[in-house]
Amino acid sequence: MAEKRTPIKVSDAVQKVMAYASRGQAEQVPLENSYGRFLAEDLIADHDVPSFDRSPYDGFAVRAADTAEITRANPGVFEVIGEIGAGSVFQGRVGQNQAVRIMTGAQIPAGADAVVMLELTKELDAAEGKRFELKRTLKSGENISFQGEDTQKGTILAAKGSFITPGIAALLATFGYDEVPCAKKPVIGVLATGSELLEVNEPLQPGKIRNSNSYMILAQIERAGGEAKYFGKFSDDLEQCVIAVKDALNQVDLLITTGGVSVGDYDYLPAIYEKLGADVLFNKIAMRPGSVTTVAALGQKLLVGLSGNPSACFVGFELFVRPVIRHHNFHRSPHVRKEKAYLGKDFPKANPYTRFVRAGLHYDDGRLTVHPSGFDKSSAVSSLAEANALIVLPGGTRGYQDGMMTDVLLLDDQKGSEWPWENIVPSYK
Ligand SMILES: Nc1nc2c(c(=O)[nH]1)N[C@H]1C(S)=C(S)[C@@H](COP(=O)(O)OP(=O)(O)OC[C@H]3O[C@@H](n4cnc5c(N)ncnc54)[C@H](O)[C@@H]3O)O[C@H]1N2
Ligand code: MOO
Ligand SMILES: [Mg+2]
Repeated sequence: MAEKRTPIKVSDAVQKVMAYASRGQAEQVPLENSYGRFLAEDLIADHDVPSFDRSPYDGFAVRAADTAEITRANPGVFEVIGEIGAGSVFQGRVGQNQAVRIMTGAQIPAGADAVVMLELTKELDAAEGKRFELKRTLKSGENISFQGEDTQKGTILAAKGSFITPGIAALLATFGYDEVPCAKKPVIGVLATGSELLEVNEPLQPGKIRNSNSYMILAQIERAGGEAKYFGKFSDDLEQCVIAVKDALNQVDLLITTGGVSVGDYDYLPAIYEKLGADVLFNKIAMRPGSVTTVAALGQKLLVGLSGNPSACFVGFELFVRPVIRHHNFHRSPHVRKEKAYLGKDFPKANPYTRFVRAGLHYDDGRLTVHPSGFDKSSAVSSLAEANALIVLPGGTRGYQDGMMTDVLLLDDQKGSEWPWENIVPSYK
């Protein structure tokens, strides 16, 4: 008789896995390659930005006091004593009724405390030197970008573990990081099992299918921030699989297998764990799909046995592998981000297990709404194309209706959740 397995709660399963998660190391990455990596140190401003008072306009730098008596009828006249563009510094000092012609981004010259835009001045006859007329007053500090107004020295601008966005790349450049301390990506191996699997370039044959899970997982690893290493597909042959898993395990930080974790005659993963002497942390979870997801540990290394069923495989990765990768990359909230959204469709069928429905998250006239993204079986592959979220429907005796608010896990997200598994509430209106 087939082994009877006892399901554990999703939160307990995640906790067991995270007990083995470790932090990685830092490596220097050229700034131009750092997008999408994770910071291995806090990014701290080591100088003010801007680091000097500067002009936000093309205009003239003057002393505001010299404009105090100006009226429309009684314009002021200023003598232009120099000209500077961004990058140049005026060496003299602006005196009474004097001005320096200044371009956007140039440092405010000594003596000046205001800038007037070119358009508000009228150049006078050049015969008696460079002069212009001004018909309005200026306040001290008017049109000056002050030192430190953007950010002040000592400010933490991005925390260790932050995903490097284009904005963070700009800050890294601002503070002189031509090389960026990034988390070294964990190497995550992928190995598929199943005698039914064809290579992607093979024509279909009776009873066979193409191996889609491997390529899905390789992409999920990249999205989560890991370095994917593919070991190929193996037929359901116990001895060969044991050798392949052992060999792969030596080359990676964590090994994912797909297929062969259930109770079938050719589901060899349980036997493989036994032969390797690995500790099985769990082999049944109260969730759907992915109930057969099995995780074992050999020493400190994790072997994650994802289901062969594509949707189950997909969900298992996001719940159990993503946080290990992100934790390794110093992320402070490594789990899938949990938010709330409105259900866009009835889900009348009750299920005793928590369901993770592959879904598309959309703005429906300003309302964040989730729609199941298609065929909702563990074996489904088509519904994964549009799935940028998972609707969390807690197990119970009733179904769910269109318009209810539900918990939803966001997949195309870098912010994450510290621990999304508290307060998963049955949906409510
Ligand atoms: N008697 C029972 N049968 C099953 C149970 C159970 O509890 N008792 N659980 C079911 C559930 S739930 C799932 S999920 C599947 C899990 O199956 P395995 O993880 O053992 O995976 P396989 O048997 O190898 O394959 C299942 C299914 O997936 C297809 N597959 C496998 N690998 C790939 C791949 N790389 N790319 C695409 N598709 C793949 C495979 O052809 C099968 O159709 O077990 C249920 N059975
Ligand atoms: O492990 Mo299965 O995915 O619950 O259908
Ligand atoms: Mg099976």
